[in-house]
Amino acid sequence: MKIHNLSEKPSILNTFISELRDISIQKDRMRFRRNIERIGEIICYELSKSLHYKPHSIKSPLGSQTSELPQDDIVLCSILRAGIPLHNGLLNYFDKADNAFISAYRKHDTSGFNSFKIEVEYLACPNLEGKTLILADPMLATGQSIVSTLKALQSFGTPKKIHLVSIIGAKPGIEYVSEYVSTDVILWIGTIDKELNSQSYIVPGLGDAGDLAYGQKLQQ
Ligand SMILES: O=P(O)(O)OC[C@H]1O[C@H](OP(=O)(O)OP(=O)(O)O)[C@H](O)[C@@H]1O
Ligand SMILES: O=c1cc[nH]c(=O)[nH]1
Ligand SMILES: [Mg+2]
Repeated sequence: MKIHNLSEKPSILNTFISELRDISIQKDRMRFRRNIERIGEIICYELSKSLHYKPHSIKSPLGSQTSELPQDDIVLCSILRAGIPLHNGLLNYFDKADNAFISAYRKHDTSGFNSFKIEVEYLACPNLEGKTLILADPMLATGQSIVSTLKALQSFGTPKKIHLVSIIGAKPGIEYVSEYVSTDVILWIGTIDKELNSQSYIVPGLGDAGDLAYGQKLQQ
């Protein structure tokens, strides 16, 4: 897996990620969602440089012009719930994309303190055969949600190319995903944190992205 860590080179992106983490700012739910969306737009712009371009001619009122435009058939897929604002950010630019949505959540069992498996229940997806799949989830903690999602998407066809988009990833989770996917998969990530805590939350991370965006959920 090839990794583009966008915060390696400082940019305005760092402001938005810092606000997502900041306990004095992140409680403003609207700003939290909007920052995720803005980061989606920035990552989208960076990712767009890796697409395939062909000349396209148009007539303006005063002449004609040929520009290189992206040709890829894009399918945007995001993991509910926290993926929704990131999905919106990507869709703001890839406005002709097809879209897929999947639910993946941690189902805790009673056998241990940090014992859970990822439950995939809802999946709406177009044909992925030959498409450019962009799978988005703001948090990549253990990596299990992304791997479970990629497994669930297998029955919808084989994409020509897979891009993973995330905002904060933990090193161990990135390694887990990288062991599962093929080497030509690209991960576009806002920043990488070192570790997970005993409940598999990213440290320093930002807390629970779904809860911060949409309100606290009851544990299942
Ligand atoms: O890499 P993982 O260990 O699988 O964790 C990451 C998952 O956790 C978050 O979702 P969460 O389960 O909190 O659901 P929510 O978005 O509904 O809050 C996040 O949006 C990812 O889907
Ligand atoms: O750190 C984490 C881990 C999982 N889900 C989140 O929202 N945050
Ligand atoms: Mg989730």
